[in-house]
Amino acid sequence: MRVAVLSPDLELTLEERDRPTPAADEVVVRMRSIGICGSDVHYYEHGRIGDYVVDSPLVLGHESAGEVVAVGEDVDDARVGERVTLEPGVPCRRCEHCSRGEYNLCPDVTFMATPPDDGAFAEYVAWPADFAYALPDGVSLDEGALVEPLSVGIHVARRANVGVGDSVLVTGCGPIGLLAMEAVRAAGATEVVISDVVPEKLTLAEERGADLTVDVSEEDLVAAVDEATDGRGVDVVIEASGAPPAVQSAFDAVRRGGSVVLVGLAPDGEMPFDTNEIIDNELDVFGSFRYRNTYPAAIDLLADGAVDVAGIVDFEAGLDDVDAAFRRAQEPETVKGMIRLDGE
Ligand SMILES: NC(=O)C1=CN([C@@H]2O[C@H](COP(=O)(O)OP(=O)(O)OC[C@H]3O[C@@H](n4cnc5c(N)ncnc54)[C@H](O)[C@@H]3O)[C@@H](O)[C@H]2O)C=CC1
Ligand SMILES: CC(=O)[C@H](N)C(=O)O
Repeated sequence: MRVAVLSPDLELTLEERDRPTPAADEVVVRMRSIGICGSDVHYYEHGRIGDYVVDSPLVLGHESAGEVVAVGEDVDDARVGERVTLEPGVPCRRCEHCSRGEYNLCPDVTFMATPPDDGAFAEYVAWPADFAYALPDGVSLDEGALVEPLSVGIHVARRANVGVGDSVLVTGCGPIGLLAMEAVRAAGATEVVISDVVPEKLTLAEERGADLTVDVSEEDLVAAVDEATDGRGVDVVIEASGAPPAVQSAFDAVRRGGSVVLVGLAPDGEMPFDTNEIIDNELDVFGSFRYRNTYPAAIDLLADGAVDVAGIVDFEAGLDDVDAAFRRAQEPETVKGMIRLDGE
């Protein structure tokens, strides 16, 4: 089978590898749709994210969906032919965090496309059957792949306890910001402000229902939020850009007693902000790391038509064109590229 492999010298090429066979508790999935995530692009460009270094060949991709073509001996044969999305982080199932149900914090997680764990840009992937979720008929394989970033958004909305009638500011119109917007709408938020520095992305956010968009390269975000909320501030801010200036504005734009969720990762891990502001205004500040127990909810929301994920995809490419697709994904206007293995 063909697999797209990133080498330590950052060449992304197709290789022939043996097709996987399933372990007893696994399914083998013929991949159909695989999204290109910002973290894939980061590895492609820099060969590392923090302490995770591409020091041996790595298969990228962790937003994936396809069809089950084989099952291990402990898995029901009836699953062959099922359309599935793969949850990319499989925890150890034994540690304190796994026992508490907060399995996204498991220190021994195997996470696709995070060195040294291979990901999904391959024709076939073997994966634990309970981390392969069936997709209902009305949910496409592209949507199935995008359950992953939607899950990040759902976890953010849950962390901040977003509720009916809340006003929310999202900083950053990348896939995470846009899908966090979907998740908070589904949770009942009635007013969503979103910011970015790329006009095309703000236009997309407006088309997708943002009540107010703010180009922070031209406008003062806090002043815009003040004006929109009569000086009160928003109930919740979701920082989804990873840009240090956006973090301070998150604390300035939230109302007294409101919540700030940090999901964007700072390039160097440093985010300066005024801690007195958190104390004086009694803010709740949450970190949000990946997700847990979100796949069933995300699939239900998609099946109900309650969220739109497919609309963030701006181009598709075949596996043969994966390198060109990654180069296109680097352009600032690109939100999401999708690798499709249909008919190949
Ligand atoms: N905590 C977690 O579990 C996860 C965190 N992330 C992180 O979340 C962030 C967002 O991810 P993606 O949407 O994939 O990234 P992205 O790079 O596609 O989107 C970030 C957006 O922020 C915009 N931006 C830049 N400066 C800004 C500013 N000052 N104010 C507002 N927007 C600004 C960019 O133009 C871009 O549209 C990244 O830092 C990523 O590493 C991503 C996935 C999971
Ligand atoms: C940080 C990322 O972008 C990635 N999705 C991950 O969860 O590691």
